[in-house]
Amino acid sequence: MVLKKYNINPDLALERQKCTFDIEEIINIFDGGKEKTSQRRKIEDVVLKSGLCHDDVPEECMSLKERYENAVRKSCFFSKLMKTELQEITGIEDFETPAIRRIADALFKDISPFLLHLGMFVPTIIGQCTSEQLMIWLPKALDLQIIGGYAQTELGHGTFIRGLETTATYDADTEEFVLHTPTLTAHKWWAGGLGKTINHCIVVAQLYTKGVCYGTHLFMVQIRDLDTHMPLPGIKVGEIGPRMGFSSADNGFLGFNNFRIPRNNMLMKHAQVQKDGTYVKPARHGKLTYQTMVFVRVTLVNEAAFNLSKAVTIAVRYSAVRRQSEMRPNEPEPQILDYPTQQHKLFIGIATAHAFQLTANWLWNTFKSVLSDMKKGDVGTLPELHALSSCLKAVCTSDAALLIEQCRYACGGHGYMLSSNLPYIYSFVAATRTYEGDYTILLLQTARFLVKAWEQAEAGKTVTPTVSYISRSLKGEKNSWRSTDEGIIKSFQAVAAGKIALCVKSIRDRMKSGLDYEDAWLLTTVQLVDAAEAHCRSVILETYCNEVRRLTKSSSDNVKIVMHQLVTLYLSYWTLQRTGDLLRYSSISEKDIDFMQRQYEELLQHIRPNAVALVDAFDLRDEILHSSLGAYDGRVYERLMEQAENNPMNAEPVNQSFHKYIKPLLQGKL
Ligand SMILES: CC/C=C\C/C=C\C/C=C\C/C=C\C/C=C\CCCC(=O)SCCNC(=O)CCNC(=O)[C@H](O)C(C)(C)COP(=O)(O)OP(=O)(O)OC[C@H]1O[C@@H](n2cnc3c(N)ncnc32)[C@H](O)[C@@H]1OP(=O)(O)O
Ligand SMILES: Cc1cc2nc3c(=O)[nH]c(=O)nc-3n(C[C@H](O)[C@H](O)[C@H](O)COP(=O)(O)OP(=O)(O)OC[C@H]3O[C@@H](n4cnc5c(N)ncnc54)[C@H](O)[C@@H]3O)c2cc1C
Repeated sequence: MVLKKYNINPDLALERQKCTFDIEEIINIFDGGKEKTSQRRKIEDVVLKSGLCHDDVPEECMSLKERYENAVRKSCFFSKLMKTELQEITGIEDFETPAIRRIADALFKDISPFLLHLGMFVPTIIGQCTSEQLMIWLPKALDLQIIGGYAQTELGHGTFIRGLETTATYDADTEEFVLHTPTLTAHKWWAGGLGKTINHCIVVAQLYTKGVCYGTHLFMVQIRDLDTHMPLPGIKVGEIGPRMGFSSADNGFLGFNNFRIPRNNMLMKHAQVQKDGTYVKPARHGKLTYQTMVFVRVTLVNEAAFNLSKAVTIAVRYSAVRRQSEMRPNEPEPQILDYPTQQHKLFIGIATAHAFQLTANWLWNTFKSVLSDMKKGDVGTLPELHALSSCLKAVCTSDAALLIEQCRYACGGHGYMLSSNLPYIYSFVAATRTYEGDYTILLLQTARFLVKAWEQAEAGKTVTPTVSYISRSLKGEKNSWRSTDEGIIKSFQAVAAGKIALCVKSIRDRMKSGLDYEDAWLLTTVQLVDAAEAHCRSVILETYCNEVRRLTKSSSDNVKIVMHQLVTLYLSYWTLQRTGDLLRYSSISEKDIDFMQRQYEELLQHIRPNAVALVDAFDLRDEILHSSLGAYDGRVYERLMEQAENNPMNAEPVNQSFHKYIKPLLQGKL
């Protein structure tokens, strides 16, 4: 759609005059410096000027088939643009560039069918191939001579990877693997792009050689002819059907009938099968084939932050424009943003987007540092990364989904319109809570790490920094509540330590009563999930505070003030959400809670004048927001009417169904 130009809505113009800080300063902080902001804007200019974002009819008014075809068209031209002009600007060839990720949303209101190519296929090649394999597949994948996906999940199993049924049996005579789908439930299911788009695929299958099963391994499989795009003989492939979102991403199913691939198509960086069928197990760590999942979990924290920033931008701008009800008799209707309950719904969204973005950046740096350790042969930091990326992926995607839905509630009936974009943003983020490891499953992985850390600390061993609070707790350090940043973080750590201690105790008590470890663990899993969530909260709170302090060191006083107001709001909000836990595990008193409640309500008032400026500081162009409610000019009603008028349903004054059904019904002739 071409966005019509309107003058700024007067309410929104007034809001912007109230701003107390330099918006550009905050934009630069989140981009990583002035230069990066300027580079991002250049990239956005090129993509927006390319005309690629244009749709003849709104995406939501297209059929599923049309949406898919439109998304493929855009993906192809966008890929070409990335290889030409965008590469010149960025000087980078990669898929990591946050600016590319952001502007991709200007093209796809839903998502690109190529997402998994960049999001998982290329990263798996980079992380799992030998250098010889890398030289064969990486240039082709980066150049889009081959397009790929990641097929792990099956109809019968997603979470439990060890339970996957697809087999890859080595045939030493021909030096090939035979891929086979032995049952209905063994069919690959869900892989993005698999339904219609891709011609190659990373397949996760149980490896058999010399009659022994060595567990799941990764294989590069060509599934379609490069010229005709027909499925190769022995391959059954198709689209799984309509779903809540991801409508343009052609999630697919895949079955193999004794399909043969060369030995070299097993990704052999970590484990190998030699020509004679001898299996060589990974030298350093048994779970290195799970590395792409760790990578995506890390990027999903960024997705949570980015999508929440979009939703809250839409809802705050709308709330500044929307007037409803009256605060006092005969007074003009106020902007709904003036209601403290509305501020309560929205300002936590702004603070959370900051918290998650800074946590995502920190996690990304941690990921890079662990990768560099691993390149030197040291896998010692991997368990902590796995524990961190698991809980942060779980909690950030889950919180973001809840807050995005809250943004929709904050926009009343108009938020329910697809043209608000809130339903799309929600359905995308809701899926992130499930895929790449369901919420509960990932928190249980973190819980394993926490229980182990507890046992190590008990044995007097040093534990990693993110769990050093466990050692303090075991030394008997009592928590004394202080309502400062550090004080609150320490109390949240005391909550996490208290919950981990209770889990350890429950497991031990259950074992004393005769249960084996597995049953004792199973019966404690409700508490274990809770403990892992509490640990994750303390990590987010600490990272957010530390990062704001570090990044605003040389900022103007006004930026420091407003960024810190949001930190305090976040800390107060979570304190009030978790009073039960804090009363149990810290020395917080009722008086302290009253103080925190008052502080929270005062902060809403302090932040109110800067609310619109704070969402402007996410610097999200209208073309990325795709929202009738959230455009920079605030012309909500004009856009809603424009969209209604453009609705294909209104192209004819009388729909044919009137003549076919309604009229005969009215006339008693049906
Ligand atoms: C145009 C666009 C521009 C740019 C795009 C760029 C980015 C895009 C942004 C978006 C993201 C991209 C794509 C998104 C779209 C869709 C993606 C969806 C893809 C998928 O969903 S793929 C399928 C994912 N599936 C899962 O995640 C399954 C979850 N299950 C598991 O991970 C495992 O089964 C398990 C961990 C639950 C259990 O595994 P297990 O049984 O093998 O292991 P154990 O529980 O017995 O544990 C043993 C031991 O191993 C440790 N462990 C487990 N996992 C790991 C790991 N990953 N790393 C390190 N260690 C691990 C575990 O802790 C145990 O250790 P211990 O010491 O013995 O306790
Ligand atoms: C939009 C979308 C895109 C996807 N894209 C891909 C893709 O490209 N490639 C791919 O391979 N996969 C993909 N998936 C699949 C995805 O990774 C899985 O759906 C996900 O990992 C969850 O697994 P599951 O469906 O088996 O859920 P299940 O494991 O069946 O979960 C169902 C419920 O059971 C609970 N549960 C399961 N096991 C346990 C346990 N041990 N303890 C306690 N509770 C348990 C879970 O918490 C959950 O509440 C995609 C999924 C979606 C929704």
